[in-house]
Amino acid sequence: MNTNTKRKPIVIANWKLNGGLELICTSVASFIGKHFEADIAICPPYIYMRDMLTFLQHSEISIGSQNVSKFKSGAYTGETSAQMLKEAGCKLCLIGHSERRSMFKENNLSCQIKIGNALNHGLMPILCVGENKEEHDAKITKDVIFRQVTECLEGVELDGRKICIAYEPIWAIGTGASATPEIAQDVHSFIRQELIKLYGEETANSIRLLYGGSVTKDNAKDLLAKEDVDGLLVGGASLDPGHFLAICQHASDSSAS
Ligand SMILES: O=C[C@H](O)COP(=O)(O)O
Repeated sequence: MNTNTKRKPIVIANWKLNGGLELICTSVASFIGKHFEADIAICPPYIYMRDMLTFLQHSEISIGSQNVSKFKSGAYTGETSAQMLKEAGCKLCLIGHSERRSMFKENNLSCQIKIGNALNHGLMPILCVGENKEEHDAKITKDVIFRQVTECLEGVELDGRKICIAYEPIWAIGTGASATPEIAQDVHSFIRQELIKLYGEETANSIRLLYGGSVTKDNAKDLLAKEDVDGLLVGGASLDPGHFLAICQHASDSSAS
């Protein structure tokens, strides 16, 4: 149970390069008319955003993007800017997901620029951090997280604007081997302490920390019960609307309890 502050739980679905009209229809049908004591967002592929925004306009579900350009405008083929996402109706954007870091050469500096772009256009950045299996086994998780958090946030002024950080151990993504709630809490608590150094207690305590990596309806409740686990970033399990709905319900219940 999250007892220390009034951080509202947040659950974000990251569809990655998955989905289609059938998933859109079943997801929309599952969520229309539902109320949660938690913020819920879906990050579909760009091509589906507008349709989903239209279908979900009378729901409580927000739409987010899986990425945002570090460029503002110009000759950057294939890019989508923060301003465009905002104009389209997006509320938030994932930044620095490990798949983008490993496959698309993103780094802490590009994340830092993207965070600035997102904040300046009224999008809530969800900064993703996490160590790989070798780093986990070598027990240097906190060194890795420290570097990612401090470099990505260097010079980033929040000025009351919202940001979230998602801890996603790479070894837990898509493997079925979720971090234990204890591991998640330990890393989240470390991130919180670093945020206190960067932004002071009041701001740091208002920043929501999400866990991601093989989240399911069966482990969501125990993860959310930890003090510094304020939300979940869900990949595979979000592709089953009934399953994702159950995870959202756990988050809602964790707020009420
Ligand atoms: O963004 C989501 C994460 O990569 C987690 O994916 P997963 O739930 O399939 O492990």
